[in-house]
Amino acid sequence: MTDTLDRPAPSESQDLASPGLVDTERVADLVGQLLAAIGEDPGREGLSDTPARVAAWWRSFLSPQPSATPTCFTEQHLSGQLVVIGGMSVWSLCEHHLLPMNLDVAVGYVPDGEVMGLSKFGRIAQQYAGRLQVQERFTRQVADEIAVVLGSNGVAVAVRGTHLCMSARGVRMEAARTTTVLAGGRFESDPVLSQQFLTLATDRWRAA
Ligand SMILES: Nc1nc2c(ncn2[C@@H]2O[C@H](COP(=O)(O)OP(=O)(O)OP(=O)(O)O)[C@@H](O)[C@H]2O)c(=O)[nH]1
Ligand SMILES: [Zn+2]
Repeated sequence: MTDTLDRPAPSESQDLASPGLVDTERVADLVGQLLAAIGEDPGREGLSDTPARVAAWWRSFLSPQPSATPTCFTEQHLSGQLVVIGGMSVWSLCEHHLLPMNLDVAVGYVPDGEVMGLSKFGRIAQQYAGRLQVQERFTRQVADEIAVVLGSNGVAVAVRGTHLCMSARGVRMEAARTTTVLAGGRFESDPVLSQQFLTLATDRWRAA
């Protein structure tokens, strides 16, 4: 799927799955209730600490990642060089089934006077993975954020998703993978650049 980046700056009001505060005590209590509702004894050995563990996991999963402030460096004379950062694997949670999805993210851009710190692409991906998601929204949010930081919509994002809701339950298609691609600016108008990005971004997916 290819989409274009003709969009305004990201708006948290459009972000339905923005992380909120986690009431860990309440979550633990509800997990205890869930265990009882599925016929388990929440007090038995092996389960007694489970509600607290699960609540701690929710808190950690939904906690904002440490400083996603993107560091950029001035770098002149790059001669239209394509930069592709791939293999950024993050875990998110499908908002329909509350099951994990693995999102393998690749980002491409052509620096114009400034380069962004490489790790910051991964931090932005982690930031948007740490919430209830759908893959298409995640793809757009990552692209939007990077475009805002770079001050340019010349950004391409490709995501390959493995959804447990599709492989471990439901249709049970273990090999199913979902690929989303969002390309803007130069990537939209230059088919050669776009193809170069896709070749590099999907390299490891073909090898897998
Ligand atoms: N577009 C999109 N769909 C998703 C994503 N994650 C899960 N889904 C889909 O969300 C849909 C929810 O469909 P429902 O019919 O309401 O739920 P369901 O009965 O559990 O559906 P099945 O998964 O087909 O058993 C399913 O088709 C999922 O595959 C995602 O990231 N993007
Ligand atoms: Zn799902």
